[in-house]
Amino acid sequence: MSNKQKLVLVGNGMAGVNVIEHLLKLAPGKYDITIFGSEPYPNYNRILLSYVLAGDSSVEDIVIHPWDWYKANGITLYTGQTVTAIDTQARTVTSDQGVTVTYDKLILATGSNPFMLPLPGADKEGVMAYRTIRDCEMMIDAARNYKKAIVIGGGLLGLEAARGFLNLGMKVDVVHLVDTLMERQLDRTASKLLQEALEAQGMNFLLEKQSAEIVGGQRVAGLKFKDGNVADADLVVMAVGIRPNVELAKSIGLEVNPGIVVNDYMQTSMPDIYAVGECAMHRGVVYGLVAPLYEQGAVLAKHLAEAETAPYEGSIVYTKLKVSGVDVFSGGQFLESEDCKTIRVHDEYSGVYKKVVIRDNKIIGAVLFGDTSDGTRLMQMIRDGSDISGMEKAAILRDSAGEGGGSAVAAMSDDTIACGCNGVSKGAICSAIREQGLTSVEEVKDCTGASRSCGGCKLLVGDLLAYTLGDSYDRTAVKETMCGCTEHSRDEIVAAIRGKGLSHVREVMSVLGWKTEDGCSKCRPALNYYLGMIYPETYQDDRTSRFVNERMHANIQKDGTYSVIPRMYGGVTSPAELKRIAEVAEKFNVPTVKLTGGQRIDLLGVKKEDLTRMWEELAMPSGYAYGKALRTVKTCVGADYCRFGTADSMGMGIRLEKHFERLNTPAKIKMAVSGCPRNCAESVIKDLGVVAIDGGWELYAGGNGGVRVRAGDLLTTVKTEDEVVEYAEAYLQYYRENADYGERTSEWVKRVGIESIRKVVEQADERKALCERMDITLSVTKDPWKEAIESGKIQKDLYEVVEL
Ligand SMILES: Cc1cc2nc3c(=O)[nH]c(=O)nc-3n(C[C@H](O)[C@H](O)[C@H](O)COP(=O)(O)OP(=O)(O)OC[C@H]3O[C@@H](n4cnc5c(N)ncnc54)[C@H](O)[C@@H]3O)c2cc1C
Ligand SMILES: NC(=O)c1ccc[n+]([C@@H]2O[C@H](COP(=O)([O-])OP(=O)(O)OC[C@H]3O[C@@H](n4cnc5c(N)ncnc54)[C@H](O)[C@@H]3O)[C@@H](O)[C@H]2O)c1
Ligand code: SF4
Ligand code: FES
Repeated sequence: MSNKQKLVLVGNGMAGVNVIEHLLKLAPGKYDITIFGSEPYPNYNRILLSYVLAGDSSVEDIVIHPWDWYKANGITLYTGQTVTAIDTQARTVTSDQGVTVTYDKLILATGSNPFMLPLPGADKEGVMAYRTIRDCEMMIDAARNYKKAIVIGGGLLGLEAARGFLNLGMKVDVVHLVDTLMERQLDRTASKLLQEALEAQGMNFLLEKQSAEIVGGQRVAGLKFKDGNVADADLVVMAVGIRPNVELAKSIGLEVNPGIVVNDYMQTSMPDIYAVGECAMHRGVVYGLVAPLYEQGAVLAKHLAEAETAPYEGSIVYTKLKVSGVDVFSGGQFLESEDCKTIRVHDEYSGVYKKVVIRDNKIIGAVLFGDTSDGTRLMQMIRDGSDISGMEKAAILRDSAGEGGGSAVAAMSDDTIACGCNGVSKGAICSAIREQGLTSVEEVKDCTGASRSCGGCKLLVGDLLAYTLGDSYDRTAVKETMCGCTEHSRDEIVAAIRGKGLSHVREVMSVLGWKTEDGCSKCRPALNYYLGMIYPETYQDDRTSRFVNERMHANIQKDGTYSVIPRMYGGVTSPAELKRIAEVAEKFNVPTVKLTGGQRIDLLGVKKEDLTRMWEELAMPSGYAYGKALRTVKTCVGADYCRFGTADSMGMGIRLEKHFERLNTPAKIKMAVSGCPRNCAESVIKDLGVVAIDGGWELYAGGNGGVRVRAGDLLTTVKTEDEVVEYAEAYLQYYRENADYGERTSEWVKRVGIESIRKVVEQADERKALCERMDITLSVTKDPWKEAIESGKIQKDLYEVVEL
């Protein structure tokens, strides 16, 4: 007979089996291990159910430990068996199928039960929770026969379920109690941005709705609300939170409140009985995410192995929503209170919102929307309690348009946690890559566990591979798709549009087998741009695929009003124009008139219904201050007035702005022209900067003056003003044809290298061909303000206020 101690684990889920995995490494052979699991599967990754539902993974793909793993490690496994009794005197557990096993140590890892609203009719067919493989399979099955689902609960789980239903071709309403989604993770601004992005993907939200009754016959037919309205549904999924599964613990008198109360070593109120995972309550907190559960597991495994261990002292958690095309991050204490300060950045053009909450010079929480690349670093700062006094705002929140992954990972300290779910640090990943000769994300996952759970850190692991291996890492081996709606990369899509002659957004989606019916906020605007770029003369712009500012041709402001910036070529105006602007500002009670950094006049606080009349009275063209297009050409006074000027910078700037106005580009374009190398117009931090030198002009490409400053690279030197226009055309057209939608020139030039761009634009034939294509594009542009003034339909559809 074996003299090993007997360890019994109740619950074959993520937290419990993680303890066993650690234990097998720390003290192989110390215990005879028996595991009971109610579900009829080996240990699987519950997190990835969202990807199974969305059609991105199969059930086989999400198994963490297959059947052979138990066998190979001498573990006795009882699946499909629920432990229903524990005899603490005899030290035995007994399952619902009559299997009794003795234990020396017992771990309860029974997880949670989904909370089911006790509504009349909740027992009807088609009303369910979303927690297990079985639930997931039932949902996939239902989608084959039914068309309309309702998800109750606009939290993480509900939104991931709703995304899954859209992928399965169902219509979906998300019913939510309050008026902001994910209110436990997001502030109001982020929540509203999320709602907008998900609506663009096709989700319908019924907010501030209290469910009252499930209606129908044997099967659900709809959901009735307390206000009396009914929404139709063939399927209702409740995703309104979870409750620790503590029935078994209660039955033996363990302290429960509401989870099984544990100390810093996961010991319960009874000797030799431990609890870990979602069923446990530590220092008053019950966690519902894997990262803290794994931290608990690591401590418990060491304790059981009798290895030295620090106590588990609680976790600071963060979450990411796993819905493709929407990047959302929330960590720590994300809501501000009176004793806190906040830094906020809200770039409406690129749909990026970032907020950092600070108390006593320490970051205590963050919310990121649209660009979550700062998440890992901010979480580390929260965990470390880093003192940020004296730090520039730009060093705390980095610009998404700034340096790519390389420098960001270089700046991370070795102990920064790169994979939050599995607690794997940058240092551990880099050492494993070097020491074990790892060359792919998959190998890093197998060796270190990083990226094994939610997969949110895969890109970062890729960056760490590139950083450690340098040029020998083949990033292209991992194909980057345009977004989760498609298997195809940007280049494949553009090639297919050209090759197959696809001519509108829906056709691209249908021919290329889009996974979603309506696409998402990432792919729709991108497809609209690519189609317009490829077929400038024939493509009908799909207004619905544009972001709100571009649809409205004005910038929407924080308070829902708009800002109006008329074009002022080269930043040059006249007394008559100034008078007209002043009169219009007075007439429409414009509360704020402001000079912009691009040498323009901004009329702020304009009401939607006044926009078209204001444009008409201004009688100036749209300044495109809202679009992915040429914004401004800034100029210095130049040779006409300046003692140092060697060329007519104002004239050159006006000519460039008139030439390229209304040009659609992958991202906004700013230009500047300086009359001598003193560079008063700040030309080198523009997308295209022109600087007069003795006998000619220098052209700089890829500059950026945003949060992450980048000096442009010298593209070429030319002699005449005509050549400036010619080279600018070639460079911009090459950028239009080759950059990803949304990619600023600063990122693109850095990615492809100035030499490769220079090689193309300096080659006469190529330059000529690019200029010809650019000229065709420029010949068909229209002023959107003028169009709106002349079209009653546009005015009615876009600018009329409908009284409800
Ligand atoms: C769809 C979905 C997506 C998620 N996405 C994320 C995410 O992106 N990031 C994240 O951090 N977290 C996510 N979570 C939460 C995460 O999956 C859980 O926090 C984690 O699985 C909890 O692990 P656990 O072991 O405590 O519980 P579980 O994984 O639920 O395991 C408990 C197991 O014990 C079994 N059991 C219970 N009682 C008994 C008994 N008496 N006898 C035998 N067996 C029993 C249960 O059947 C279950 O299999 C997600 C959850 C879901 C449902
Ligand atoms: N990406 C992720 O990290 C991820 C994904 C899925 C699930 N999870 C985890 O799984 C668990 C379950 O997720 P969840 O979203 O169900 O829990 P949750 O508690 O985070 O969210 C439930 C949501 O339902 C809403 N709600 C409550 N009662 C309602 C009602 N009567 N009508 C409408 N709305 C109602 C709440 O306002 C809340 O926003 C959580 O622990 C969650 O963290 C995490
Ligand atoms: S850049 Fe040269 S020309 Fe232009 S204002 Fe400055 S000093 Fe004068
Ligand atoms: S952060 Fe979730 S797997 Fe790495």
